[in-house]
Amino acid sequence: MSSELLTVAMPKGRIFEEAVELLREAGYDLPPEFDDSRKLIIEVPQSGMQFILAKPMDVPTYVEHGVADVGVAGKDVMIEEERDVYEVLDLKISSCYMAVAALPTYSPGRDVAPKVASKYPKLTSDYFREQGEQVEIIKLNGSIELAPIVGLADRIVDIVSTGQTLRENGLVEIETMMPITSRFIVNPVSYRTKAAQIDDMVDRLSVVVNKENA
Ligand SMILES: Nc1ncnc2c1ncn2[C@@H]1O[C@H](COP(=O)(O)OP(=O)(O)OP(=O)(O)O)[C@@H](O)[C@H]1O
Ligand SMILES: O=P(O)(O)OC[C@H]1O[C@H](OP(=O)(O)OP(=O)(O)O)[C@H](O)[C@@H]1O
Repeated sequence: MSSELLTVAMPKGRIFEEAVELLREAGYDLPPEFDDSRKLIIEVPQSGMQFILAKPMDVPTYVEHGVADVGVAGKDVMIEEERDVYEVLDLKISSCYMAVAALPTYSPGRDVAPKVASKYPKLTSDYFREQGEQVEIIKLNGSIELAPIVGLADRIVDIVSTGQTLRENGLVEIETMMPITSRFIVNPVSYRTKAAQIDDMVDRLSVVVNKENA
């Protein structure tokens, strides 16, 4: 990666569009490739930046290793990945929450070794340890709501936004765990070596975030 350009790791998928909109509102002139392209690296030399487009769960890894100076990652990913990066700003986009859900017939304490399915094994394990409950965690990579229906697990830990996925699959939320939004994250070394560029970016994004959430 070129060291003169500020490298920004962006999550592909549902956060991407909102993050691009936020950056444009903050005055970054992002080219049309951001709207319709399969490119994984997009340079924006007039802003002194280049963007790398990664899987959402991988963004903190790129930033921790310094191949990206800054990035955008969901709080869910930050908790799960526990990477050595600074979380400097809540961008307040892609808002959702983490919850425990189950079939309406679920009753607590029925099972000696209750199974919980999730895409977030660490977050799930920490949560149940704090609750003093021993559970077996079954790691899945998606379609988590399927697990209780087919009998793979009694409960799930997953993201809820509109609640449509739970509703349409006949599940009910049994505990709300934590709110989730996307965060602006920074590599600790880059924060020193590219302080001016990063501070400027944080300031510009803060103005937009504060205006939109006033
Ligand atoms: N239903 C939702 N509403 C709002 N934000 C969400 C929702 N689901 C996930 N998110 C946020 O978006 C991020 C994940 O985005 P996305 O669903 O596009 O990717 P993914 O499921 O991790 O990747 P993939 O589906 O390609 O494996 C999460 O880290 C979370 O912060
Ligand atoms: O409350 P809702 O608005 O229905 O959103 C919640 C759903 O969105 C996410 O799934 P995603 O679409 O990312 O699918 P996946 O879990 O299979 O990756 C999440 O894992 C839930 O399943």
